[in-house]
Amino acid sequence: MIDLSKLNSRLSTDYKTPTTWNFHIERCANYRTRFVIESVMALEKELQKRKSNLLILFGKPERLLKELSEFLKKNDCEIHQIHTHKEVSRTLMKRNTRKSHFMKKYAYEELVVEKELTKIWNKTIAFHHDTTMIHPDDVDFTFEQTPKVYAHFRRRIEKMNQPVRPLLQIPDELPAFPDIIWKFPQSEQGKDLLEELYEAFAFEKDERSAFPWPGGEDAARKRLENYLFKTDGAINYKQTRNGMIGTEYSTKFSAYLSHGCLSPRLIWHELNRLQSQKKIDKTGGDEDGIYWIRFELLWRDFFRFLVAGSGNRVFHLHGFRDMSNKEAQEDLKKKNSYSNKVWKSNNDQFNKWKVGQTGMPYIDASMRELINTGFLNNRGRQNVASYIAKDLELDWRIGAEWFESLLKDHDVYSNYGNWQYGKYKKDLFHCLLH
Ligand SMILES: Cc1cc2nc3c(=O)[nH]c(=O)nc-3n(C[C@H](O)[C@H](O)[C@H](O)COP(=O)(O)OP(=O)(O)OC[C@H]3O[C@@H](n4cnc5c(N)ncnc54)[C@H](O)[C@@H]3O)c2cc1C
Repeated sequence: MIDLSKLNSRLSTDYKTPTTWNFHIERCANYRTRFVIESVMALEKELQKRKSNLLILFGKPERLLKELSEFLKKNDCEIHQIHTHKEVSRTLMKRNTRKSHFMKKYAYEELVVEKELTKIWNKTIAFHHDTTMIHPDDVDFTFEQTPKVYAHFRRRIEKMNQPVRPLLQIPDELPAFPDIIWKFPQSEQGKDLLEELYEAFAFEKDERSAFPWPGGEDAARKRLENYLFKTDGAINYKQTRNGMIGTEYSTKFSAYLSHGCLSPRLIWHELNRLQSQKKIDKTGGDEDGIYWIRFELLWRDFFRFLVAGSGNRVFHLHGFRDMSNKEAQEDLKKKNSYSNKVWKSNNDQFNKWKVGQTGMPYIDASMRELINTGFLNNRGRQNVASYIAKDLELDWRIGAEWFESLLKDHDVYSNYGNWQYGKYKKDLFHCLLH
């Protein structure tokens, strides 16, 4: 969700800065915006290399797609097939009509776009589950049956013979764009506006950033190659992953994964290649960095499956827990239960936390890293989240929304999931964590 109101052109007046749902924080600050734009620009180059192209349009997708479809039809241009990503939380939203107000509030954009796409291109459109390492059709449980405890989920996956599908071949050449597409009224200005927006979000780079690379598939593949094959990064991952300073203590795949520049399935298969190249036996022990990278990547899948099975509860104050069930109702009556917790609201404390002025040196250093670079290591994220939710007792969602705004690698599932997942027990909602 990029902020188009920052465009200098006439278009900008049509848009307001998108903000987060509960606390109205700018939804996508400069670091992620630039990273996404870099990724789009890189995608255009990739497609052109394969003799195809990328049409860049600005505006509301549901309106533009309709107009584009009508334009193509008028010009006798037939669309044979449309392939697009499947948003995982949609199943539950659609079925659960009683919770329609949440549907409207929390996953509105995705839902509208998917609905509109289906309406326009009913027979030609195919939705794909393309963001997880494990394909949801390959497991023996539904989204709703996803184990609520990570270890249980992981064991189910580890029992599978071939948990990850083979990679699809990328064609060297793709069908060329029909010329008529450039006559669509807004096609011409798309690239210029993208560049204008890129400049509007310029920022001064901090040389100390743990994530200094640009967005895009090319940069993502370089990072993958470097970390796995040109250094011993992957081999030593378990020993280094909780490091806090520098580029090499962990993979730094997250932002590339979040924005579709890198496929988790490709990582899986490249890890296999590394394993056989180095003749490493799988031990699962501390020295087996390859196992632990997969272990962490599975957390990412876990949150996607969990959210898909519990719908928009990921955004609720009480989290994944279904507050309509009897047990949860009983818990609500208990004095010290998390369900009953009164979360505080204190702007002054939040404002100090977010800019790194709490007076706690470790928390402040982490928050300053986040605000100055758009990245923070995993240990730092756990600690600042724990501090605001457990020590300051502020509504955890204000912290999650601040992360949503700043993180280059923001991903709804991993962000909101991590904020509320700890020792997830059926009788206890633990906001962050261990
Ligand atoms: C409060 C909080 C919020 C977070 N928000 C996000 C977020 O918005 N986007 C995001 O990608 N990660 C998030 N994480 C998870 C984790 O901190 C980052 O994925 C990690 O720090 C990114 O660095 P890396 O790629 O070097 O990770 P590595 O340690 O190298 O891990 C490899 C990959 O595994 C996945 N992974 C690792 N740890 C986790 C985890 N705990 N949960 C889910 N996936 C994981 C990521 O895709 C990561 O790229 C959050 C963690 C916490 C505690």
